Amino acid sequence: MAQSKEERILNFVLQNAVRGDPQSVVDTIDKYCSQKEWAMNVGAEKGLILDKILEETKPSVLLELGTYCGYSAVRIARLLKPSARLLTIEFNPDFAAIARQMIEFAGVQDKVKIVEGSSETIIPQLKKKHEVDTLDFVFLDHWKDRYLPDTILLLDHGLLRKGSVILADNVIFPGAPEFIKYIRNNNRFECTNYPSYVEYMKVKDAMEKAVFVG
Ligand SMILES: O=C(NCCCCc1cc2cnccc2s1)c1cc(-c2ccc(F)cc2)cc(O)c1O
Ligand SMILES: [Mg+2]
Repeated sequence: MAQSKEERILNFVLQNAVRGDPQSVVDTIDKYCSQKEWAMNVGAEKGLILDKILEETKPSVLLELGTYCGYSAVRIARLLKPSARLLTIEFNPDFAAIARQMIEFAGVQDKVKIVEGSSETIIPQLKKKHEVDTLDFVFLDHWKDRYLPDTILLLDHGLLRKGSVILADNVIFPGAPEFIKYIRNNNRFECTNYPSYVEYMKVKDAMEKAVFVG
């Protein structure tokens, strides 16, 4: 059976990165996706913005929507303190299988739990089924038209607390206009925009940080 792009990315990492070294996994994915095949990882430029916000926030309980090959899960986990935990939700079972192998190769499997399914289904289960109280950090990188409804789901299920940080990828391209309109006009969130570029491309993009003020 012909290999998928995601399988080719994983195999390139398995053959070229250093097992147990998350930075080498991140750099190797960026090398492959900038030189061989484009893929929708958050990438190195926006990744540095993500790194900086993580280092400022020092979160213990994190949620990522949109695992894909596990690039951002590895990137995030490499900066977390030993007791911190990242829950990452992926809709596509084939991508989830690739991400699981990527995360294990990087050696961050003790900090990362992949949950397969749709955010709409899983967010309401986080407290009871995944032992979450509230979230310190949420990375939105899934269907762009789900950023707003899922933010509202997080609020409705009491998953945000004063100071919870939501960081959204792609608010320029592909774009999340309804989310941006809502979050910037909601006085319960303090928003900051971080201009950047679409991963591996010279197309403008941005990330948006929204801090819940409670
Ligand atoms: O679509 C993007 N990401 C979403 C994949 C959604 C799958 C999931 C749905 C779902 C539902 N529930 C739970 C988990 C999940 S995962 C995406 C696309 C581009 C892009 C595309 C074309 C282009 F020319 C330039 C950039 C760049 C990006 O950085 C992206 O993130
Ligand atoms: Mg993205």
